Amino acid sequence: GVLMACPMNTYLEQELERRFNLFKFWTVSDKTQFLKAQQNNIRAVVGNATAGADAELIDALPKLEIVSSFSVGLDKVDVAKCKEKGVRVTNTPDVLTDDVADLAIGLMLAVLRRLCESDRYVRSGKWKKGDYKLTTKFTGKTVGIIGLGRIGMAVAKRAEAFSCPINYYSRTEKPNLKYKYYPSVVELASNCHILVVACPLTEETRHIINREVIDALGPKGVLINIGRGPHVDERELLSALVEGRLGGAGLDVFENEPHVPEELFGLENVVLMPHVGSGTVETRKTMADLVLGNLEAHFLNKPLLTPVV
Ligand SMILES: O=C(O)C(=O)[C@@H](O)[C@H](O)[C@H](O)CO
Repeated sequence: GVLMACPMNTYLEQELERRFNLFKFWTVSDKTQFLKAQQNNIRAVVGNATAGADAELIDALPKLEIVSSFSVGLDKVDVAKCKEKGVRVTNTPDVLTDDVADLAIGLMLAVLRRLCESDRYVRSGKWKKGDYKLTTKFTGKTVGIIGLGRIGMAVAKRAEAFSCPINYYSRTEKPNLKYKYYPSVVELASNCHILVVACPLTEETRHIINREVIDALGPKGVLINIGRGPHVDERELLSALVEGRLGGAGLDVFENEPHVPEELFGLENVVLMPHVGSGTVETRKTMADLVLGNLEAHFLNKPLLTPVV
């Protein structure tokens, strides 16, 4: 049997139902009783960025063989526990890189050129009463990227097309890279106009965007988060935006999704997205096929398509 942790994609759900004995965890009222009853039947878990397989679930499933995540980010999967118990783990890298990087650029343009606000201005009919205020040029602005992995590199490549100098921070300096490396996030923030969070969420990167980093970015600076909500200390972000200590923010992820601090709703220099970085029809289908392909390969004892463990 396959346990699906939460609703995530209709096509994936239908295909899992067609191919496997599917259990939909969100439909189960007494989860403890369910896990006890089905502990010998569930060999796979399908999760995503919202719900995955934590240590408690893994321990409750003695027959678990594989966790196949409908996501590139694995912060909802206890990967170390899986390793320990010989449980395989797969994710969906590469197929969503373009979409997430596209959205990052879209958020930069939307914040600096006030796209959403201008659209609202025209729809409100106010244009008839007078021209709209000037906005901020994007081309040529210095972009600082935290995490120069697949998505970070894709953002850099796109921003270069806008003549943006690229600076970055990552755990180690990347050899023979033309981008300027900064050994700390604070130094990176004080040397860029736009700071992009594009690294995995770990204990090390939780609240990597704190008050010190936000103040280093400054009243003209813009924060773009296409990583995970807990990368940013949301309270600090909010007070900085309200007090004008930060110039703007483009956010696709939040600390307690789908709950977003209402104070953000009144801020015109903020653009808010409902965690849609990979949210295109094309990419979600490809992600689903990767999840299915990994499960099929596993149960046929063939090499996994995108193994992490
Ligand atoms: O891949 C990730 O890490 C994501 O955050 C997204 O692609 C989600 O998985 C997506 O929201 C699917 O539910």
